[in-house]
Amino acid sequence: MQKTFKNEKILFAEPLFQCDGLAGFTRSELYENAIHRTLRINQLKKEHNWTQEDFDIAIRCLNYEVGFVIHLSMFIPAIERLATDDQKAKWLPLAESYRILGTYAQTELGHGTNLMALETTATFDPRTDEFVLRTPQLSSMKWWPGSLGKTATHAIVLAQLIIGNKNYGMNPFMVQLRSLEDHMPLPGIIVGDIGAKLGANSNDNGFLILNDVRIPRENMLARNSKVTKDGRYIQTSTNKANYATMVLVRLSIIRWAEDTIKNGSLIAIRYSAVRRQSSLQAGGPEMQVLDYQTQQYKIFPSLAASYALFFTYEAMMKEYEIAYAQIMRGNNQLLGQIHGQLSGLKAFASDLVTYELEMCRRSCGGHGYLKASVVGETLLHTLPLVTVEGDNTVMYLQCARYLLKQIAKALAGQDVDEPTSYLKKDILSYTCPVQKGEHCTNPNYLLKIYTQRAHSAIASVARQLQFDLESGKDQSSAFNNNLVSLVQAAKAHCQLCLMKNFVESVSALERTCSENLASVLRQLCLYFGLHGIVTASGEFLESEAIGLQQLEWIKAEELKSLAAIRPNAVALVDAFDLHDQTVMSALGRYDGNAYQHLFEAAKREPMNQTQVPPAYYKYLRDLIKGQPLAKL
Ligand SMILES: CCCCCCCCCCCCCCCCC/C=C/C(=O)SCCNC(=O)CCNC(=O)[C@H](O)C(C)(C)COP(=O)(O)OP(=O)(O)OC[C@H]1O[C@@H](n2cnc3c(N)ncnc32)[C@H](O)[C@@H]1OP(=O)(O)O
Ligand SMILES: Cc1cc2nc3c(=O)[nH]c(=O)nc-3n(C[C@H](O)[C@H](O)[C@H](O)COP(=O)(O)OP(=O)(O)OC[C@H]3O[C@@H](n4cnc5c(N)ncnc54)[C@H](O)[C@@H]3O)c2cc1C
Repeated sequence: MQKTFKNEKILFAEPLFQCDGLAGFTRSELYENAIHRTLRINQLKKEHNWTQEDFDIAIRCLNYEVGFVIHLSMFIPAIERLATDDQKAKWLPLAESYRILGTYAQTELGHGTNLMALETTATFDPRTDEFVLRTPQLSSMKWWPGSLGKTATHAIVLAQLIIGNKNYGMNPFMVQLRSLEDHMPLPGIIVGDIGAKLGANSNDNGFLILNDVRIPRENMLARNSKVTKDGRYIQTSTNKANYATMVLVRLSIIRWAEDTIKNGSLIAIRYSAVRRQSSLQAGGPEMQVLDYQTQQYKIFPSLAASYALFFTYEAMMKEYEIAYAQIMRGNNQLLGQIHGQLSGLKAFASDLVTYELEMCRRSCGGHGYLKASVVGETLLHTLPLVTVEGDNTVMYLQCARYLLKQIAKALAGQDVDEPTSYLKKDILSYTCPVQKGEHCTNPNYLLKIYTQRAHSAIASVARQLQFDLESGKDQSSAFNNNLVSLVQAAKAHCQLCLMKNFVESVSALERTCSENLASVLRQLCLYFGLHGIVTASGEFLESEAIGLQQLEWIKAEELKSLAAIRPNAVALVDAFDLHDQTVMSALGRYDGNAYQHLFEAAKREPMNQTQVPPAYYKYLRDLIKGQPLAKL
């Protein structure tokens, strides 16, 4: 799955990267440890001539529990995408050498989704050839940007550009926040950490108030638009190009989701293989809980999702690279496609893994509630993915907006983008491919069912919107009247994308891998397809892609698939080739000694470092001895 990290031994030989000790760290300790880790990985990269990919894999091996994530994943990419060549020449070397530490400051206390309503302003002052940056009111302050709280010396601030009395919309500005001498905030800058979060507490997400902070005109990142000395606004590319960084991070989030669900399914399956509990025959030996059909039903979806997301990330990375290369040459033709695809898939991937991670956690029984199992921690660390880089509902709606445009083109006989080419088909020409039970064992037949369901969902909401408009509703009321169906259509398209990538990737692999491996992957792909239909059976029935007879066959085949996957389940998670230090879980160690590792973790619990707790002397002793308690 993930390229085996040939430098794993080097990385995990150092205590700094051994994860057992993180439990019990304070926020400040987590924060410092994360910074220390990234800088040490940088040193290892130099010492061992690692590539940038090695550096990236090292961070993934540590489950992104490192510092400077926004600096690396947003600040630097934003300079690469939004700055002119001269600005890149100035800022990139400083950022890449950590001489400046950056954040991407877009979200405000009052607005995160609605970028048009961001309140931070950058007003051009022609007298001094500067921009004056201001967060005019409480709700305007930047709120959430990673590393902003205590680390960033610079921020790419997204602000409304004001020239004279005209607003030219959101534009990016490089703003120095802190002195490079003593790290103190510069005049006009009020900055700090927004406080503890449910997870990811090594990250200092921060707030930023800008009180008439002046920056030179050349600090506006001007690849897509600029302001001349005499105050003229010149747009050299679509404003949407200023959104490019978010598109890249949405792609990275699909991989983040893949990484976390691999961890979760590995822990749940390895633990379920060693956990014996109850028996089916009275007096018989206790069973591996992995042999219970219900346990398989709970955790095999996360196994299938791990592979589905791996194949989808690989496919989308190729799609993104083609689009990005064109966009950087000034050709925005694929911008709408890549935005629509990645908005929807980021939402679908993060929704899928947060749901399946909780199922993995529940499948571990009581021990799933221990931090030492790590599944719960992984879930807490993954939860933000349904919000960051665009709240999932909003992202689905962006995807749906793209799909509506595509189906309108299809119905007008115009060309459509490759990912929506199925919309060119006549919706009435579909015939159910599953005419007998065995057809349900063919992923290609299932793919046709997914295609019809997605096409039907998109066509149905497009018709309903048209009907609402023709019956006199205005555009926004018609839209708001159909938001749920629009989200449903986007999800149907995304689930089709995952299934299509899975089927196509397995058929490509079949040409080169052993038949044994091919049959295991085919089985998993089939299961992924069957399970997806069963869990959304209402929508598939509604689309008439299947009837009740087909659903009955599919449900039966899904349960058969569980038994077929069982013999290979442990091997399929071992194939992730994840180091114990990456998985970190006492329940998911390669050696299977879950109870021993749980007990070792308990012994490391700080409370166990003394036999008698301090509370004994304060409260318990007198209580136990029947002494009257002093006034508390
Ligand atoms: C190599 C070394 C690396 C080292 C490893 C480092 C660590 C490992 C990597 C980890 C990777 C993951 C990191 C994750 C960290 C995340 C931290 C969080 C960051 C953030 O959250 S940043 C802030 C994110 N905020 C948002 O996403 C805001 C969401 N809102 C919007 O995007 C917009 O408001 C909107 C899309 C909802 C609405 O846009 P708008 O107001 O403009 O109105 P429209 O809907 O009408 O859109 C107008 C047209 O613009 C197009 N559009 C919109 N967005 C985009 C886009 N992003 N790209 C392209 N085009 C876009 C619409 O389609 C419309 O076009 P049309 O043609 O007019 O239809
Ligand atoms: C851990 C973390 C790290 C972050 N890091 C950064 C960062 O580095 N830089 C940065 O700039 N930001 C960052 N953010 C902020 C993040 O980008 C925003 O939280 C996100 O874009 C969602 O916006 P919001 O918080 O305003 O939610 P809102 O948009 O207020 O969402 C609230 C509810 O309203 C709904 N809603 C909103 N608009 C619509 C609509 N048009 N149609 C239907 N429903 C709607 C949403 O679906 C949601 O249910 C971070 C957030 C988190 C949690």
